[in-house]
Amino acid sequence: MTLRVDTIQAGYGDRSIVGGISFEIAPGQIMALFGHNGAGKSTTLRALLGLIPISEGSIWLDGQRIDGLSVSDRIERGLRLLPEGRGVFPDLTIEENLAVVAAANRNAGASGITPAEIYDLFPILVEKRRALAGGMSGGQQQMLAFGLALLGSPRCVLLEEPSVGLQPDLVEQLFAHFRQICTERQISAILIEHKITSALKIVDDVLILNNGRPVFHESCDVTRNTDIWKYF
Ligand SMILES: Nc1ncnc2c1ncn2[C@@H]1O[C@H](COP(=O)(O)OP(=O)(O)OP(=O)(O)O)[C@@H](O)[C@H]1O
Repeated sequence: MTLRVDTIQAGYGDRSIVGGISFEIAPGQIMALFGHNGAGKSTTLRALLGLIPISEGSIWLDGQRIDGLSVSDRIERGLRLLPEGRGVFPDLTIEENLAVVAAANRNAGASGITPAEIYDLFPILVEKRRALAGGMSGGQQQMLAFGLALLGSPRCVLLEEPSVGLQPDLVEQLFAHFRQICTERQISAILIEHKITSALKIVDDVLILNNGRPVFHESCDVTRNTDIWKYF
């Protein structure tokens, strides 16, 4: 398994927000993390990345326990976050954005997906490579954000509402690109996404949280025949 999460509990200060969360994600598989506002989805991702500590349970990446590691060590081992909003450096050009993150990955000893491959994946970024990222359209910035999250050797990418501000057809196109690269490179992912129908086209499993607790965890095949809306 790429990522194994065993009955974790996490929160802020003394306040526990999520608990009893367990799942496994195999190489190349994508899991959707759904739930109503405040259900604890972002809190779960923060705990996986180490931005907040877990108070119970354990987190394993590629068979190694990582919940005692710093955020930077988890990133070095291949956890990546594509945060809500645009995860780009707005005052740098596209080229500079890719170069800065690629250099940081090289320092961490990573090899793997290069800026040239990101340009192959999103050709519009080549044409605009000398433009400031902050001046590009929302869709183009999101393509760059996907590219930055994929540079180097990601093992598991955590995506927080990547469709925000994008046209529906662009969302499906970006998701299809992402699905393809995950399969080809055996990269795993967790997708928090309010566009449920678009998300269901690319995920393998679905985990739904309610008040910080898992209430549904099934493969996508089962999910398609289940009334998942009752969980929201
Ligand atoms: N930094 C924080 N400090 C204290 N409480 C927080 C913090 N961030 C979130 N919370 C609380 O944790 C709970 C879960 O929030 P979280 O953002 O994880 O939910 P979510 O499912 O991602 O919701 P949304 O879909 O609205 O983003 C909420 O009650 C929220 O108020």
